[in-house]
Amino acid sequence: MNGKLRLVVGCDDAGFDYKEILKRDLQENPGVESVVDVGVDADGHTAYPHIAVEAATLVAEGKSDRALLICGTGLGVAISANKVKGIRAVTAHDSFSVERSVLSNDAQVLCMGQRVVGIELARRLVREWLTYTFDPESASAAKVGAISSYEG
Ligand SMILES: O=C(CO)[C@H](O)COP(=O)(O)O
Repeated sequence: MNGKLRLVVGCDDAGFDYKEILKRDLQENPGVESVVDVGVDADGHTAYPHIAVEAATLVAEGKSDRALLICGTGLGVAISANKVKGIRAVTAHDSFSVERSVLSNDAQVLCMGQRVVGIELARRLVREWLTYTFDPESASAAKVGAISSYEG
C-alpha cells in the first residue's frame, strides 16, 4: 500500500442517495487511491445482504482496504458484512465511535443509515474515518486478536 486507501462503497435502495454523495467525496479525497462501487445503482433493488457481503469479500480478499456501506439504518449491512470471515464491520453515527472503530476495533467496514444521520454529519464522519489508522502495537491489538480467535 502506498499510504492511500483503496475503498469499496455499497448500499441498498434506502441508502442510494447517501452512497452517491459519499462516493463523490471519497473520489475527491487526496487520501484515497480508488473507489469501487458494488451498487446498487439508481434503479437497483438488490437486497442489502448481497451488496454488503460482496463489498466485505473484496476487503477480506485484500482487494480493498476498507468498505463504506449505507442502508436505511446501517444495521443490516453491518450484520451481513460481519458474516465474512476476517471482517469487522460497525455501525457508527458519531465521531467518537467512528474513531474507536478503527483505533480500538481495527474495523475495516463502516456502516451508516441514510434514515438515521444527516448528510452533512455523515460526510464529516467519513472524512474523519479516513484519517485514522489502527496501530498493531497498541493495547487494543490483543483484543482484536481475541475477536479473531473466535472465528471458525
Ligand atoms: O435498513 C435496512 C436494513 O437494516 C434496509 O435499508 C431496510 O430494510 P427493511 O426495513 O427490511 O426494508
